[in-house]
Parts: sequence; C-alpha cells; structure tokens
Amino acid sequence: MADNTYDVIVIGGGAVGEVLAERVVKRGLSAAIIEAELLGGECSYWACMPSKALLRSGEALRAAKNVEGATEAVTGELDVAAVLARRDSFTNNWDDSNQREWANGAGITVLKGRARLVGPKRMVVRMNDSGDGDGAERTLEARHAVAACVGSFPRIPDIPGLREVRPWTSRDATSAKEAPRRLAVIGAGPVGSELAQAWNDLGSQVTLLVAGDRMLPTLEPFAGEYVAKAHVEAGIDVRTGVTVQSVTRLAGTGGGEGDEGPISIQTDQGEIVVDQILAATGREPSTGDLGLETVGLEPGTWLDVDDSCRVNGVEGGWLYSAGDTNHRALFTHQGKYQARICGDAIAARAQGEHAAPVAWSPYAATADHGAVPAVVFTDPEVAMVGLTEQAAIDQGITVRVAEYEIGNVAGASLYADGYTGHAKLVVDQERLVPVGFTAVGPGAGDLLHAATVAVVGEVPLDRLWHAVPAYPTVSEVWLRLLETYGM
Ligand SMILES: Cc1cc2nc3c(=O)[nH]c(=O)nc-3n(C[C@H](O)[C@H](O)[C@H](O)COP(=O)(O)OP(=O)(O)OC[C@H]3O[C@@H](n4cnc5c(N)ncnc54)[C@H](O)[C@@H]3O)c2cc1C
Ligand SMILES: NC(=O)c1ccc[n+]([C@@H]2O[C@H](COP(=O)([O-])OP(=O)(O)OC[C@H]3O[C@@H](n4cnc5c(N)ncnc54)[C@H](O)[C@@H]3O)[C@@H](O)[C@H]2O)c1
Repeated sequence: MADNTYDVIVIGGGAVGEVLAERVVKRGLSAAIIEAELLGGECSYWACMPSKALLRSGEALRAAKNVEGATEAVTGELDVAAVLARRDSFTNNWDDSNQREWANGAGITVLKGRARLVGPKRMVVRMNDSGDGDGAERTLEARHAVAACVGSFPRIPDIPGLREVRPWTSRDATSAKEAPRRLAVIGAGPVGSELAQAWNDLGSQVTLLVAGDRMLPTLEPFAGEYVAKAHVEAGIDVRTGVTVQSVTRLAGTGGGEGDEGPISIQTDQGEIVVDQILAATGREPSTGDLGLETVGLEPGTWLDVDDSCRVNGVEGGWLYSAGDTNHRALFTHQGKYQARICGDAIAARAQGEHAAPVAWSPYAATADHGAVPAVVFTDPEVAMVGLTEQAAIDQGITVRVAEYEIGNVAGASLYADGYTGHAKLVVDQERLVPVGFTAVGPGAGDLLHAATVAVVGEVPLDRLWHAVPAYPTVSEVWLRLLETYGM
C-alpha cells in the first residue's frame, strides 16, 4: 500500500519547493513534493531560463559589435531558429524527467497531481491522468509541516476585450515558436522590459505600452531611463503615460480556420494595430483552489509569513510558505533562500528546537527586508540590491548618495567601445554603511554580488575603502563611487 504520511509535504515543485524538500531530507526528515505540472516550475520552463536564453544571443551579438576588431568579424544577423532551438534545449523541451531523476536521487518522493488542503496537515491530491498518475484521489498527511510553494500566475488586467483576444502571458512569450510580426507589450516591469527586447531582437516590431512616466518604475529612476533609451535605439516604440482603453479583434482575410485578423488596441494616445499582445502586468497568487478556507485562511490571497516563512494565523503553526506565494520577493534566488531558511526551521522544530526567527540567524530570511538583489536582463542590464534612495528616505533613513558614469572607468572603456552606464550608492549617513546600490550598463549584473555582500554585511565605508577593485575591471566603479562620496 502506498505511503500516505510524510514528515513534510511540499505543495508545488517549483525551484523553491524543490530546495525546501531537499533541505529537510538532508536533515533527516522524509518529504514528498506534490506537483501539478512540471517539476522545476515556472523558472525552468516559462520564466527565468527560457527568457534569458531568448535574450542572450542578441546581447552577445551586440557585445561583439561594440568592440572594434570584433565588430568587423560580425557579418551576419541573429539566427532566429537557432536562438529558439537553444531556448528549447534550456527547457529540455518542456520535459521534467531530469528533474524527477534528481528528486529520486535526493530521496524526495514526487507525486504528480493537484493538492488541496482539507484540514490541519491534511490534503487530498487529485493525481494527474497521464504520466505516472492515474486520475485517482489520495489523502496525504504530514507529521510535522506542510509547505505551500505554489507560486504565482500572470495577472491579466480588466481591460475590455483583452481576455477575448487571448493575449500572450509570460508563458506564451517564453515558449513561442515564432515571432509575431507586430507585438504590443502592456507593462514595463521586468517581464515587459525583458521580453520586449527579446522579441524585438527576434524580429517582431514591438510597441511597449508604459502606464506611468517611466519603465521599471520601482527601481532608481535612471534605470528605466537608460533601458528606455536603449530600447528606442533598438527600434522599439516605447510609449509612456499611455492608458489602454479597450482591445478588439479585427476581421481576418477569410482564409479559413485559424485565420484570425489583427488586434486593434484603443489607447488615450490613439489606435495601435498588432498581431499579438503580451500582458506583462504582474502576478497573482496561485492559492485560489488550495483549500485555504479549511485552515482558516482566505483563498486567492498571498500567504502572510513570519521570517522563518511560517504562515501567520494558522493554529498549531504547521503551515509554511516560501517563494512567490508569500509575496516577499518574487525572484527565484530569493525564494530558494527562503526555502533554505524555512527548511532548516522546520527540521529544527521537528527535532524539538524552538528555532526562533532572530534576525540574521539560520532561521530568519532577514535579507528579504532590505537586501534583495535583482538583475533585469535587458541590454543594458540593471542590477540592484537593497533600497533605492527614495525607499531609504521613506523608511526614515538619513541618506547621502554617490553617483558615477561607469563609462569613465578604465575597465569599462576596455569592455565595450563607448560603454554607457551609471551607478549609484545609497549610504545610511548615521551608520555610515551602504544600504542600496544600483548599476545600469552592459554586464552590470556581475557587479552585483560585491554590492550584496557590502549591504548584507553592513560593511562600514571606512572598511569598504580597503576593498581594492582590481585594475582594469569595471568593478573600479566602486572606488570611484567612494571617491565621489568624499573618501
Ligand atoms: C518571464 C519571467 C522571467 C523571470 N525571470 C527571472 C529571473 O531571471 N530571475 C529570477 O530570480 N526570477 C525571475 N522570475 C521570477 C521567478 O520565475 C519566480 O520568482 C519563481 O519561479 C518562483 O518560484 P516558486 O517555486 O515560488 O513558484 P513556481 O515556479 O510558480 O512553482 C510553483 C509550482 O507549484 C505548482 N502548483 C501550484 N498549485 C499547485 C497545487 N495545488 N498542487 C500541486 N502543485 C501546484 C505549479 O504547477 C508550479 O510548478 C521571472 C518570472 C517571469 C514570469
Ligand atoms: N530578471 C528578473 O529577475 C525577473 C524577470 C522577470 C520577472 N521577474 C519577477 O516576476 C514578477 C512579475 O514581473 P512583472 O513585470 O510581470 O510584474 P511587475 O508587477 O513588476 O510589473 C508589471 C507592470 O505592469 C504595469 N501595469 C499593470 N497594469 C497595467 C495596465 N493595465 N496598463 C499598463 N501597464 C500596466 C504595472 O504598472 C507594472 O509596472 C516580478 O515581481 C519580478 O520581480 C523577475
């Protein structure tokens, strides 16, 4: 008879759920992952990996074109079919057998099906009809903890007519087999900014519709300005301050089934006619059908957790949530960090320890609060960690900032002819430690970890002064920022 009881049951086998299960198994507990679709989740198949694969070839081509001597060797255009084939190899053609092998080797039981809580530590799993599932229902029980790592799904705004034209979401835009001739992207957060660039590189005529006055509105203002300028130079039609009012499908040519006409988008700045729309307008929690009401929580909400990722307001404290579902920081690396912390807290508590989520202890995801690193993989890249200047001011911190044009650093001028980029350091003037860093420029993502170490370590500026960047690297921007600050 199948085993229906595990120490820990993880609902959702995305990157985050996988790490959490691995962590508790390494600490001697038994664990099962319940996954409704592909083990590996959004990041592996419809988000980080395919989107970065779609972006990388165009970026590499531009990088070569920006170095005299190499540019002369670039004689062709991007090979779109080869880019798409490379993308397909990164998603393993949307086949998760490698991941399942990994889980097997790691001692994790994987059940393919959809789980629904039916009470404390209990759930019913409707097994998938295909693959290893049989469509039957199984009731499972956890001895110690359940971790809801069910992720999020794309939000489609309530614009009249939008749903009816079946817009692309990030899933379609990362898995499409060909470039639409004309593509409108609604929303200029990370998804819209990156995928507008990818499909422009792959041959679509892209119009990016930005609701506010700039792209990437939650980042330092210069970040969105640099990316918008590069997008426009690359041929993207970037429209700011635009409101999409309605969407309608125009008549096709009458060529039979599948012959859909183009799409008309009505905006307050006039009509735009395209062949496809990408709704890149944020995420919603995948908790609508998770049985949350059976444990006293409201379905369809983000799960509110403490720093050990234990869900607040659940009697007995057996429910945890890491990754997108808790809405603390919607990034794979940050979700996996939460999973390591959460897994350790679950294992310690199962062994009778209190495992209090004291700041910066193994049981608290403290970095979520003011030290989240992120890279937007546009060209130029945007890399940031910690607080923007405005966010620091809003938190009552007395700030002073230092800014520098990265192109003036010797290493940057060697990296690319005419390197254009900008960096900003946000300093807490009372404690004299960095609380935020943002850089925009080619390859800026690889400047980031030094900044993350400085922010997490709360490294005092007078000690940072002794961290000498090697010459001639782009990292010399650190020295220039400290000099600009007045050291
Ligand atoms: C286009 C795009 C690009 C991105 N690029 C990056 C990037 O470059 N870097 C980065 O750090 N982040 C990136 N992100 C964000 C990143 O993808 C997410 O933060 C990450 O995937 C969240 O992982 P997760 O495990 O929490 O959720 P998910 O990956 O969504 O996994 C949740 C899993 O739960 C399963 N599930 C849901 N409900 C149930 C249920 N009831 N029963 C069983 N299984 C269930 C789902 O099938 C899914 O597999 C990107 C996002 C998008 C959309
Ligand atoms: N490189 C990365 O790390 C990476 C890449 C992609 C996504 N992500 C993560 O995935 C999550 C989702 O990204 P996202 O870009 O979809 O969400 P987002 O919430 O960051 O951005 C969505 C944007 O759409 C705009 N918007 C919403 N409704 C609109 C409308 N009707 N018209 C015009 N604009 C509208 C919003 O103002 C917002 O700026 C983010 O939290 C992000 O951190 C990370």
